[in-house]
Amino acid sequence: MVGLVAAYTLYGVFWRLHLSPIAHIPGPRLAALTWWYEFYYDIVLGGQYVFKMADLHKQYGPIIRINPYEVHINDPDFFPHLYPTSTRRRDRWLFFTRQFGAEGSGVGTVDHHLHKLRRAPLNPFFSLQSVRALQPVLDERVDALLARLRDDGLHHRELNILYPFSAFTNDVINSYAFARSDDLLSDPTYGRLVTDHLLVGTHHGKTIQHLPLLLPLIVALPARISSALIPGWAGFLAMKRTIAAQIAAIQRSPHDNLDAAHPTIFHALLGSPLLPPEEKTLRRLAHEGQVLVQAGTLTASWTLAVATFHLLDQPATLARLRDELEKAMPDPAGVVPLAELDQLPFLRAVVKETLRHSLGAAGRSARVCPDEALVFVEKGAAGGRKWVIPEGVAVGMTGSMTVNDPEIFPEPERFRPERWLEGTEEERMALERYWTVWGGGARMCLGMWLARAEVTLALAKLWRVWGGEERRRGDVGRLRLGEGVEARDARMAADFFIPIPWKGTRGIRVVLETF
Ligand code: HEM
Repeated sequence: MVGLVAAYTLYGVFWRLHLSPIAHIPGPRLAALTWWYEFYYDIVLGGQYVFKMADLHKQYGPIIRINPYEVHINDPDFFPHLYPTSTRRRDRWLFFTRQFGAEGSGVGTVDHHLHKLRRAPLNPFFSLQSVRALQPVLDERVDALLARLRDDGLHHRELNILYPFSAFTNDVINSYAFARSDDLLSDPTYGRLVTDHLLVGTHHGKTIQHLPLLLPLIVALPARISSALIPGWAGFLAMKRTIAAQIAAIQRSPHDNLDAAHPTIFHALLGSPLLPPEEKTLRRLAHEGQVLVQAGTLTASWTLAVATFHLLDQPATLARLRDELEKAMPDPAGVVPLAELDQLPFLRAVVKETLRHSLGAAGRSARVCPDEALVFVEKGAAGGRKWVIPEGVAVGMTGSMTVNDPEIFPEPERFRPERWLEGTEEERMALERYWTVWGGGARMCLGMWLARAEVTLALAKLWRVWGGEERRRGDVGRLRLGEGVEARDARMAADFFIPIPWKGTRGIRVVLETF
């Protein structure tokens, strides 16, 4: 028996190092041999493999093998080949999707065709046109946010600004998905626990990814025990239950008699002729709901917090933005259509530069091409070396590496919205092409237009009436960074699917002072 196990193990070692279809791809032998290499960086050190991979690329070149079964490419020009906009088949990889613990959701779906089926009825809700039509809902929530900030400013309160922004984005996505929200903007803590519970969920993603038996085990335990074992788990479970209950309530309501000011996602999914009955089960839709709430809350709020940091840290940049807003919004209380705000050059540049810094997904996103081999041609001194990646192999790229590439974005660590306005038209278009923060192809961010609208509208309305160091006529108050807040509080230091700042951070704290 022992002999058999030893022989099997030896064969496994030999297979991974010499017979595997990606045995020819460079990289550390240990990573090719065992999952524990990645496990060490991502689980033991906490979301650090993405940084280690950047180092490995410096050592081994633009194509590397990062674990026994996966290849990673760091060449921005390969992006459209891996994530084509055409109908070419690209599956996700089970190892990647496991982290969501939501295999019924679009993002958790491996198969290309099933994903297409699941995403099709969602697409119309997130188109540019639909999002612009949603402006009254967004305007109402931004106004509620500003009213709350004004109240808090009366007491010169210091706030971790992520929470007010998360309350805003959570209210919006809930209202869009379920035609109701918890009105976190009215909660004294801005629904702090809701954001914290969502963060707990994403922090467990990597562990679930590496230890797939863990999640079913935890779910099988009585909630009392699992909640005692895992900090924050009780809240995360409660959030999942609430989402499922909301969908169940919609299931019970007649689809043709909606008492909603705008059509909602789950009413439409349940009524969709595109989806067969097995796609409308409560379990599947609850997974979709969980992902929408998580993605819809934590991403855009982090982006808004990062923008706040940089604008307060760079008064000249803030002044230039406020000059533009003052002209475009002569009446601060008036409604300016999103289509107009989107055309303001400096505001656009601030939004793009912020997203380049804030990102939405921190790590790699693998694709499997089951019916075609990928060919990657290496540039540079080695000149034209061709690498063939056989069909069925997982291959990933990482958006954060592209938007931090100094050849494309010089001094990438600097917050410089001006970079989006400089140079020739061709150079500006190149920057756009490499602005890979939304992913690409059929799995590109579903919420891109919603997130852009939320960020654009909130920044415009906030900075039209709140100042930093400089006070203008009509300002309602001033913001300043809290004691000790520094650049690393607004910078990704770990990949837990979403970017997470350094461990010791106390958040992007801001002191509000209402006049
Ligand atoms: C700052 C804002 C955001 C950024 C930068 C961002 C970024 C991304 C990226 C890079 C992906 C692709 C991941 C991959 O290829 O594996 C993605 C997927 C996704 N995002 Fe976003 N996101 C943002 C906001 C939102 C919002 C507000 C929603 C709300 C609905 C959302 C919903 C989704 C969904 C559902 C997917 C999965 C799409 C699919 O697989 O079909 N995102 N996002």
